[in-house]
Amino acid sequence: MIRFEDVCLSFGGKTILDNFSLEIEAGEKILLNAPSGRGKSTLIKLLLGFIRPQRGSIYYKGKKLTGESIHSIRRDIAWVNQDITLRKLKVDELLKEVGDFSANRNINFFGRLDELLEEFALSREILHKNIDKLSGGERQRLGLIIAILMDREVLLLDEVTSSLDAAMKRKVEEWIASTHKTVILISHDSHWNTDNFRVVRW
Ligand SMILES: Nc1ncnc2c1ncn2[C@@H]1O[C@H](COP(=O)(O)OP(=O)(O)OP(=O)(O)O)[C@@H](O)[C@H]1O
Repeated sequence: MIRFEDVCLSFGGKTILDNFSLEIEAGEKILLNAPSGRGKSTLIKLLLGFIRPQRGSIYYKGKKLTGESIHSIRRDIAWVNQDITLRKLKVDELLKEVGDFSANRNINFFGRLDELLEEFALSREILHKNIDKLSGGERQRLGLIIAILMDREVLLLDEVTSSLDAAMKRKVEEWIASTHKTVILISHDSHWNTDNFRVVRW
């Protein structure tokens, strides 16, 4: 479904990815495991087309990622990164904004909101809070909930559990293990049960 083929990338003369290849099947759960600075987040940005490889190619469902194809590819992907927006919006305003994206208008974006708030132990009161007033763990859970509501085929989760307690980390892992979606996870947490993931190291 996703294929990195001999990808080379360097920043300012420093090689970050050197002939990096990886093939990911639909529905796979991938845990990217490399020391800090090795290019894990960069890999995700390449897949989203935010940066381009100097050499090599990236394919999504057999289609080469180009300036033209990237827009349709992005519509299949939900991305949760380390710094979910710090804009001074209330949570319900943010949800409305995301629900209004054209790519989200044909799904019942709010249909599962209550169920997911309950599953990830957030009270409905959070909807009236400003995003910048949320705790780190609340923000991570909110980011994950938004990604789930978007109902895309691929989830890119970059450090979404670092501020969560052990029970909630398990809950997130259970959700990932049970979904049919393709998930690429970056995490420095050590709690992951590697039976649930294909660990990619470099
Ligand atoms: N746009 C950029 N311009 C220059 N250097 C960059 C750019 N993006 C990333 N880098 C550098 O590339 C390297 C890889 O960064 P990246 O964020 O992908 O690492 P990572 O493996 O995700 O690290 P961490 O685990 O610490 O989050 C780092 O040295 C970073 O400073």
